Amino acid sequence: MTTTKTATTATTVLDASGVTMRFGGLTAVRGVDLTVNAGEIVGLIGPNGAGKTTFFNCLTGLYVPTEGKVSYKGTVLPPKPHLVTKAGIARTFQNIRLFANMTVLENVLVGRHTRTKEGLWSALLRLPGYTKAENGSRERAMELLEFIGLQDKADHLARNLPYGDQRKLEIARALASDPGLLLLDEPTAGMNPQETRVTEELIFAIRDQGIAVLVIEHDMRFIFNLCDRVACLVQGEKLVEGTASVVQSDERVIAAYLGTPFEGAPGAEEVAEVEAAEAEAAAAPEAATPATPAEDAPAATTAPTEEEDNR
Ligand SMILES: Nc1ncnc2c1ncn2[C@@H]1O[C@H](COP(=O)(O)OP(=O)(O)OP(=O)(O)O)[C@@H](O)[C@H]1O
Repeated sequence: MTTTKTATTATTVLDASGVTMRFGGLTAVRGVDLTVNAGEIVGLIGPNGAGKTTFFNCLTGLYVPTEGKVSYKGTVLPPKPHLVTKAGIARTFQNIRLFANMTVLENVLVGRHTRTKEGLWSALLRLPGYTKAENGSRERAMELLEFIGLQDKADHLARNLPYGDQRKLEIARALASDPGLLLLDEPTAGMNPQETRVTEELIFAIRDQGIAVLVIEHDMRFIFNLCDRVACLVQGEKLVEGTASVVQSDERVIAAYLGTPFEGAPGAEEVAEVEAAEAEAAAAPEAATPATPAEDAPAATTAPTEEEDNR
């Protein structure tokens, strides 16, 4: 596997513009624009609850965005997951979603159902038509297992695989739909450093096969090493986007991760209002009850200044 980064081209694979997703009164994603070009690995980072997975769900048709549009290779996507997969976008989920009692090979074959005439149920129930179609897909599935290094475990039940292999199998299943864009939601969650390194190599190899990648991850070392471009979401809004060095040195990104408010941060106005109200409430009883001066402190002779009042 090669780990060199290729130059990005101007061919846009994914174009999300003005994507907003509201759940009742909560705006989980607000006006997010993001593109992924052919040959690119793009990272999506942000603190917990920033809206990353919700944004992914808007891209893959699981959610219909309240506003905005999502195009793949110039065509607006229908908000239906199977049609999005058919169009060329595949994804993995934050939590492993394998068919535990099916074999490794069968799991990959299920991933090919959008590329065969037979449907998902036919694949899951192994109906005769699917078995026939399966013969054509088996070769491709074995190729994919070889690609991720699980060819020797093709007949193992998915549930018996070690954790790292289960994660790899999910990626192989996603690749089985022959995508042009792969979305990975926290692919290294729960992995040890060795497994994380293997996943990194695997993603580079996927990119080298001509598949663009958009990846959500909390492991910053992994993301900054892997990605050509990184976008940071904070409270549903895209705060900054750029190369790894631009994003990792951005003080607003650091502050967002540390939970430190900063000027112009999404939601900062609301936070400031709440803090001011809390300060006012805390100051009120003090104003009513005269403070007991420290024994050696001089008695207050002047009214508090405006500055002191505002503290
Ligand atoms: N189906 C839903 N209904 C209501 N609120 C939701 C729904 N899905 C997500 N949210 C809310 O939207 C916000 C963004 O959540 P989301 O899971 O997208 O964040 P995230 O950045 O992926 O977080 P994490 O890194 O913890 O996975 C959160 O406040 C979450 O509670």
